[in-house]
Amino acid sequence: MEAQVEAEAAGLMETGLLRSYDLYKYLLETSVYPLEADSLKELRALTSTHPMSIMGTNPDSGQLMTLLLKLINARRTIEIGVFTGYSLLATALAIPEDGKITAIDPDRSSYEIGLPVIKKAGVEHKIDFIQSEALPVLEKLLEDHDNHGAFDFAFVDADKHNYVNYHEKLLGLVKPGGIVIYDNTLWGGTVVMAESSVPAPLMRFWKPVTELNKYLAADTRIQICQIPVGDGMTICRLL
Ligand SMILES: C[S@@+](CC[C@H](N)C(=O)[O-])C[C@H]1O[C@@H](n2cnc3c(N)ncnc32)[C@H](O)[C@@H]1O
Ligand SMILES: O=c1cc(-c2ccc(O)cc2)oc2c(O)c(O)ccc12
Repeated sequence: MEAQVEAEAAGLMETGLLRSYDLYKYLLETSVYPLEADSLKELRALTSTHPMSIMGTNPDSGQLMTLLLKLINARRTIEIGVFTGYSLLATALAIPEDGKITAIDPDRSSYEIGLPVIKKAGVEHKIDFIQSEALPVLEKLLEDHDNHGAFDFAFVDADKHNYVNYHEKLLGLVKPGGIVIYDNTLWGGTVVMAESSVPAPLMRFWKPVTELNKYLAADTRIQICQIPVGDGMTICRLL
């Protein structure tokens, strides 16, 4: 029974949030895979055998990130939650040669799986990987006044119970007009479920995600749009 619940939960996370898997497949095959950089395809293939491959950013989410990064001409960015580096590589490919990403994750071993692909793509020089929990790094960055409003973009895809804490720090680091994206804000579709119906494997972040959604919607310092791409992404534009 437990295995069945886990399989259902995995299903919720894997098929995207569209009406059918065929529709998601159509979207990927028509508009995403044909345009995805070879290095991103390679990194996705490399990650697919990882026991936690489900954590990797979906290619459609990566494509949206690329579009937004290009739209705002992002140069300095923050990435919280690197894993094997799909969203990191998508960001590195989208920003200019002299752009810089501060990428934070306590797990360096997963980053090292993707690193050869990042090096081969010729974008490693844009990445400052910091092996750490994100909160102390953000606090340290804020101690230097030069970092206030110095970043154009941030992507948050890590421990969901800290998203509100990250939000408060990122509001000091990202400039007005800059963008912060929170991933997994629909958390496998469970945000509409009663607590008692949430599959056990998704229970861990159900409360923090539903609370984050209310927090962001009530925050007058940002303009938001929550979209059903990937596992749900909330795009925040700083006012
Ligand atoms: C969903 S994965 C990130 C996926 C990644 N964005 C990608 O495109 O593949 C979540 C990552 O958050 C990291 N993480 C967990 N707690 C963290 C924390 N306190 N600060 C920063 N990263 C954290 C995990 O080690 C894991 O690599
Ligand atoms: O299944 C997961 C798990 C996570 C996760 C677990 C523990 C952490 O400290 C951070 C993240 O994140 C996920 C994720 O971002 C995703 O898109 C799908 C699945 C999972």
